[in-house]
Amino acid sequence: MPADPTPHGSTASGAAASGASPQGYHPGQTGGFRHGDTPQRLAQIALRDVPWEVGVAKPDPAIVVDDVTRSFGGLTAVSVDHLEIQRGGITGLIGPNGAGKTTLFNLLTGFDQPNSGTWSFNGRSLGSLSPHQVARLGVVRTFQLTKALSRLTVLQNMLLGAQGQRGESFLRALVPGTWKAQEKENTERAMSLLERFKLAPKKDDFAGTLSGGQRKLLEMARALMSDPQVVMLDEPMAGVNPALTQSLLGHVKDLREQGMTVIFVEHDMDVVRDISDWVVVMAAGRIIAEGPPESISQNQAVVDAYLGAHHDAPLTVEEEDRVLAEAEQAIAREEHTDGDVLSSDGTTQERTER
Ligand SMILES: Nc1ncnc2c1ncn2[C@@H]1O[C@H](COP(=O)(O)OP(=O)(O)OP(=O)(O)O)[C@@H](O)[C@H]1O
Repeated sequence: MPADPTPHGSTASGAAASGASPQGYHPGQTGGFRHGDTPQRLAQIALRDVPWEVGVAKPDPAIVVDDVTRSFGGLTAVSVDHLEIQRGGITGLIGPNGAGKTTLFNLLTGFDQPNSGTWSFNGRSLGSLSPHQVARLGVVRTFQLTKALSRLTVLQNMLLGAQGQRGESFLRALVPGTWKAQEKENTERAMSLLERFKLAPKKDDFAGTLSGGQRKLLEMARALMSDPQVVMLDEPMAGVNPALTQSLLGHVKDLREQGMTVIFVEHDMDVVRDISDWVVVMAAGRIIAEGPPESISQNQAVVDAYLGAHHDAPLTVEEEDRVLAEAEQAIAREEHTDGDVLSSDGTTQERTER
């Protein structure tokens, strides 16, 4: 934890906390922001004076999690005591492999059910709801283009998104007749989103033929079909070439500018620093740190969690020196040994070393 948990010391966040409502922002209002009336970067201002503490209260939380646990056999994948996600902000969820990030996403969006705990959106409990019901309330997550979805066209994928996250088991929704009534409206919405994400020319291509970056764009566009208020993105930049990264980052920021609350899982810390208003760090199922991006890299618990989990983490200078010295000794020993083996007169290692 930082020495001064409220580094800016101003009263800026008090505007949100005390109910000041710039340009249509109404704390506590069900539904939160709507298109076009969101002041830019309001979430950053609102979060400015929030202490960098695990489980800290936010000025206007869209999502609140309490005592949620999920175990698989003897393994506790998620154990979150308290977490609040600020409305209208971009929250980055980071942590080493196996920390429980995806499991938490699955729980919050109804794709999995916990062993215990409660969680709510706009004060309404989401417990026991299906992904479809959660999506209808306004909380969606991206899910990857699986094999089955790869065999659908880009437009068909979008229309599936309109079904409210029913996923592959609802492929039958594509059977003519079942969604005909809404077909026109959905197709128009899909095409407008495809235009925005520059995928319109690909509408009739099989999704499986898209590049990694285009798939990510499609995943994001598909999630928006149900007009969500909270969008949860699972590694939105993974496998994306640098040329498309900026475009994807722009789209994520756009979601915030349109008033959505964004939670995303990401391993690339440059991306996390660039777009997050707030970062939540998980390790071994628990939340071990929270704060703005600049607070995270200095946090000892975070450093320990990453060093413990990533054996390929960069070495310190001392470690580098030690490894180098060991390597030099090993090379030297090998050279002497080679000399022994190659010597034709049966000289010993001892003699070679002299
Ligand atoms: N369906 C499951 N059955 C058994 N164990 C599971 C299941 N889902 C997740 N786990 C385990 O729960 C732990 C948390 O996994 P999870 O995928 O949520 O982590 P993560 O932080 O998303 O990791 P990564 O960054 O590698 O995706 C891991 O140890 C994982 O093996």
